[in-house]
Amino acid sequence: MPLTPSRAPSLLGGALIIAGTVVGAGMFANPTATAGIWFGGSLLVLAYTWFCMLASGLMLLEVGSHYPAGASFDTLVKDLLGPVWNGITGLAVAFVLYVLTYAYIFVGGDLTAQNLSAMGQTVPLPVGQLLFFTVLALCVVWSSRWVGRLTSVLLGGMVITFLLATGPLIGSAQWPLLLDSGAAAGTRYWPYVLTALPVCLASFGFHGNVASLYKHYRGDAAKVAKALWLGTLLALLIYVLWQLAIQGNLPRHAFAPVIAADGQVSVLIAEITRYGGHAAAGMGKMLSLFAYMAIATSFLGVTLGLFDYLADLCGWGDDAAGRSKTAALTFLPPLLACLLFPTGFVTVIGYVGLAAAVWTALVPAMLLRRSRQRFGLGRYRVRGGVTLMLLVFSFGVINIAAQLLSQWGWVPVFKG
Ligand SMILES: N[C@@H](Cc1ccccc1)C(=O)O
Repeated sequence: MPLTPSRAPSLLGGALIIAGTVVGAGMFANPTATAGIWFGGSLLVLAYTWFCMLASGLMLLEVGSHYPAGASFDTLVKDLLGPVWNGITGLAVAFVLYVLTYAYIFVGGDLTAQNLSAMGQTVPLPVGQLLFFTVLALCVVWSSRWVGRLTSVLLGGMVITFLLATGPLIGSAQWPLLLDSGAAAGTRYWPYVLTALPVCLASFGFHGNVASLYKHYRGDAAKVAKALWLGTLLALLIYVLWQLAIQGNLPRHAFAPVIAADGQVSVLIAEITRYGGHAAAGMGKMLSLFAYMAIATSFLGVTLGLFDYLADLCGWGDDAAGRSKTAALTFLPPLLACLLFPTGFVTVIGYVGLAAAVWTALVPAMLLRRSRQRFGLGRYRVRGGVTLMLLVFSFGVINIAAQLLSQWGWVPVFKG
């Protein structure tokens, strides 16, 4: 069984692993979460989030480059920040990755069951979930090279279905809607920025994969950095086009039913079909196909991160016995939870943003500070110094505060 690639993987392959993890179910929440601040505001929030999330990924890379390839959060945080932060980080990482895996199996399994049923065979939900799960889990256990391959195929499919689904909508997007020029005088947008932030943060998460990618590229940090830039930029482009397609056709006030349904994708598609007219015809099927592939690629990326994290945490080796144990701990808890306690994705994405802010923003900034104190500048280094560390750290604090304030009902919520 080939456990590691025999030759150095390509830059594009790594960029696609990152883009595949970033672009996932979180993307489907963005247009709804940014309805309050609307199009212009959403571009600023997306750009800010992209920049901070890329910077924190590069920070993790620099810190990791002082350690043996494959060392993930547990090793780095324990060594540089001590046991308390290691405990907090461990809980936050495990929480986000497990909850995401759970949500992906749920939604991906649902789509598998639906697609198979549409072909004439009635397939119950648990069977769909098991099918979706088994195929993808085997790829992760087998080797990260398979994840790269399958992700490339799925990403190709995503690009095609995304363009087919959103192309006509982007063509029919209207400036007056994007600029909300029909709004009543005195309409306010900025009060809603806080509710948008954590959702966008979740939609840009990929940080469990930095250590895997570093190992994948056999310690070539400069190449990993390029893959992070390329992968996250591709995701940013997709998100901007997505905002254009949705908010350019669906007026701001028409988001009311979507928001009332907690951003459920089917309701979003139904509303866009109502308003988008000709351009939206036939978009539903294409969009569900796109969603399916987006969720599959996120599943691969996220569980690969979780797999390596758990292997590092438990000190289990890369042999067949070690990989089987790691696989059981990675996949069985979310699969069982999914089969026993099914709920939706939208309910959990808010919690994902809150917990993710800890280890995708706060911890990378703190790690870099300690690592520079201890090791000085590495062979690979992030530019930006203390300013960048402060920017990323405050980004994390703002996101955590935003999510808590929204949950406590202390910030205004846009209802359409
Ligand atoms: N970006 C992923 C979610 C994610 C969050 C944090 C880390 C990894 C992945 C999505 O949209 O589905």
